[in-house]
Amino acid sequence: MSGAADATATEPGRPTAVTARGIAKAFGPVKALTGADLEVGAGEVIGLVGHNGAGKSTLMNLIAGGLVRDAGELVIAGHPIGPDHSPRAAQAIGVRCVFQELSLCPNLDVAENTRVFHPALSGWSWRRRATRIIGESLAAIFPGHGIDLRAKVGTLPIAMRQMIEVARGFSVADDPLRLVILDEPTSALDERRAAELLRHVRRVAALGVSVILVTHRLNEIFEVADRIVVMRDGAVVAEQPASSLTRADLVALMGGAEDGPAARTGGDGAASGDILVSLPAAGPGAVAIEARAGEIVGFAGLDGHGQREALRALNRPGAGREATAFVAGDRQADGVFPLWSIAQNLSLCALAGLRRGHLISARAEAELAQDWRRRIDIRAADLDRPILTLSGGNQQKVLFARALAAQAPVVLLDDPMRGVDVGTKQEVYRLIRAEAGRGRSFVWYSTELDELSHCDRVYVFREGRAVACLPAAAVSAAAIIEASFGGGRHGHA
Ligand SMILES: Nc1ncnc2c1ncn2[C@@H]1O[C@H](COP(=O)(O)OP(=O)(O)OP(=O)(O)O)[C@@H](O)[C@H]1O
Repeated sequence: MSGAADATATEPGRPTAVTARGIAKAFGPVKALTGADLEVGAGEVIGLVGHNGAGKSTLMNLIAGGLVRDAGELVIAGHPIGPDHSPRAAQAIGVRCVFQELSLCPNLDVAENTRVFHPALSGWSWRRRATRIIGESLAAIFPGHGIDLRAKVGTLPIAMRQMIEVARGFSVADDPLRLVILDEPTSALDERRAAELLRHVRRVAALGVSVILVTHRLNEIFEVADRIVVMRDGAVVAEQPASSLTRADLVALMGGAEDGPAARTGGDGAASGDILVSLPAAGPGAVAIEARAGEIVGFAGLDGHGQREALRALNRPGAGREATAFVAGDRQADGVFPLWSIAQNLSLCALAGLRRGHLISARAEAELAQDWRRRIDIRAADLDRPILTLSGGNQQKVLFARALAAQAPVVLLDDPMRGVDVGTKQEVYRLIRAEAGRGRSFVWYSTELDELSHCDRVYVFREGRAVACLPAAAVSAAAIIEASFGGGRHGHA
């Protein structure tokens, strides 16, 4: 796939970026890693895949110094790694990590977040240097990013925060840059920004920097990886050159199977239920939004063009006729109650149905949680443990279950598949179709074009408003891109 990377990866005498042998790690009763092996050459791009809870983030955390292994050998860039490994030590030998759960400090601005990351940025001119370093990195990866570097990070939308996190990971002050670990780096980015990042990965690989890309977006793996490594239940179960695998091979290696093209529930004017959702046109050139009982409608377009605001305008939590349930894509900010257990997080919106007299029945709550654990395969040792003990994708499944377990007739989905593995996605698509078949309406914002094929109708957003309504048969990448850019009149490229 990339001659430059292949050449550097095998260069004699040059240490591998990572050699890991027999790595084991347990969290109490949960064996997250049971003897994982991994080798990453210099300048090599590895695509790391596996089901939710397979152990990918744990292995990456061990390399990045966030965790200490229980057993096994680890060598990074020629340095044997002992029990005193730490994030700072990892950074000093050239390891950077961009995690799925964003790590920026929300009450600091972009330059201050850069300084926290690079201790070398000290002294009277640190702010100027930090602004330059992060500004250059952002511009190199995401041209025309539009991010105000003086903004407090917490005030920025999730896509911009993800872009800053990525740019910070690739930025260089004094420490070397040898290995960048990207854990679901595009999950909040639209297709254009995701493609820019993948191009950057190939550019740095050609310069000898190694990259491990962890993602459930398999097309990205095929686009960028030299070699694909598959994890299952805490171990590496396969590794092959990307060019020797098909998508179906990969899904099978991960232990799953994908459906063919989505069987649509409607899209032929079939839905004749009541209108459950409506939003008037937001000005000239805009279209009104509506969804009937039984319909799945999609929101599309470049990220940050008003889709989330429209979802918020439709959100009416409560128990009334028009009540809505909401699945947040930004689970840290909007979704997960970190101090609560998995079962409590899941049952939150279904409490009315769990009441026995004046009290919530703990048994009914536990049964509800067990039922959903089975239905969407939430991988947890014990549902009474804190939600943060789950892997990222499994936390997202809990948010899904929370919304579907609620009785609300309208379910709003804000790019909800972040970090969910391919097998579970199929299960969730089936559940959405089944629930729509029972008369619920879904309004689904997605940054993944493939997902929009599950919708009866797709509204494309541009500059804060829905500007086009595509019936199911007209939904295609080309039609969405055309509407997103106003027929090519807007030069966003
Ligand atoms: N801090 C923790 N405490 C307890 N269990 C944990 C902790 N971190 C991870 N685990 C468990 O370790 C296992 C592996 O999790 P890990 O996050 O490595 O999976 P993953 O492959 O990255 O999954 P995903 O694709 O969902 O991100 C899971 O069963 C998870 O619940």
